[in-house]
Amino acid sequence: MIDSLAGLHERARQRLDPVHYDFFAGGAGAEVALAENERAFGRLALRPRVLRGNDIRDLRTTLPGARAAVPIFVSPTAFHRLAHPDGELATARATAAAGAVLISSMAATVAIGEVAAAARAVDPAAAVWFQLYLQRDPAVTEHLVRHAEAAGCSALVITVDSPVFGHRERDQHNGFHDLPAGLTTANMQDLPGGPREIDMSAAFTWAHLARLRALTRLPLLLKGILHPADARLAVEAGLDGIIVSNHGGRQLDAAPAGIEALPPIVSTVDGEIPVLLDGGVRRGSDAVIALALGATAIGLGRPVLWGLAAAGESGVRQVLELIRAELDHVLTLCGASRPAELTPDLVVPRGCRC
Ligand SMILES: Cc1cc2nc3c(=O)[nH]c(=O)nc-3n(C[C@H](O)[C@H](O)[C@H](O)COP(=O)(O)O)c2cc1C
Ligand SMILES: CC(C)CC(=O)C(=O)O
Repeated sequence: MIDSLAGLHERARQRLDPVHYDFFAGGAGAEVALAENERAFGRLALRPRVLRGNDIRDLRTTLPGARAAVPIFVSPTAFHRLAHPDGELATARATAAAGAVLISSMAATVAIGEVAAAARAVDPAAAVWFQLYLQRDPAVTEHLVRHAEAAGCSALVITVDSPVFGHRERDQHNGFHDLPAGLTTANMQDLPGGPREIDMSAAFTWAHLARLRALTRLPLLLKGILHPADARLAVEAGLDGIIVSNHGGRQLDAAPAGIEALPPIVSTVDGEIPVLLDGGVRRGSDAVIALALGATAIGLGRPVLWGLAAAGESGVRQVLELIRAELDHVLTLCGASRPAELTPDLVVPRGCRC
């Protein structure tokens, strides 16, 4: 029996320590950006086409370093062992089984080598990407890159929306600063000079990214792009993709919803590199709206954490299957047989005369 996403979320809320629930659920400041990610989808409608002969459908999607069965990726989120003892291993197995792309966070509680091996044990072709924040000490950044390469990751995702950490008022109120005893940020343990803290910095520029580009042959994607001018700079810097995201409303609370930022970015990038999107995707219709507005794939952050906390690997499988099945259903209702057939004319503002 597959639960609804709302059912899994409720079960997760009941199972989690309330402080940890708040860490997963919360956003920055007044949580406007967090709420807007979901609300913005509600302001859009799908205007379907009919009689398109789309009884056979194909959701396969090509991404940098990945041939995915579905246009879905698991967004990088920290600390999966706070949600379930199997942590990132469960997430990796479920994501590989779904044929989706896993972006494993540098703030994972299982090291990237073990995460990637767990995914490959389910499907030898499973795509695992490694997410990192550039570290002030370039030796640490380089080590993280080498660990990801050695693990067999097929792309790197550099998160660029966090020159400083967002103000998470729930965490401040709850006094949540550190992982409980027994859990570590596993990728940060085996580093030059010993274990390190994740170190965010506002000092980075496009020049640092060029240095990273020279350091590895892996495809590089930037995560946390909201301005079309930055999307253009990413294309010019030779990036292999961008992820439009406001970090699930956890960084700049005044940021637009990802789905609102997407159209001008898609038009600036003009098909030169894939544009991915995350933030507030909770239903197949949200995914179809994003794909129609030009996203190549959509990411799920909290829904995966709710599945994991509710029922471990099986819960994550349920979340990914729910979204896949709904995506296929809505695609059919819109008259499309492939994500690439979804076009922007299918999306209209709610309340308009269309
Ligand atoms: C608990 C939590 C931890 C996160 N950790 C990271 C992280 O380590 N790196 C990162 O780039 N983004 C991180 N994010 C942001 C997600 O990758 C993603 O952008 C966001 O969750 C998408 O929105 P959604 O939760 O509405 O699906 C985190 C989000 C949450 C909720
Ligand atoms: C603990 C952080 C590195 C991850 C996080 O909470 C975030 O990026 O939102």
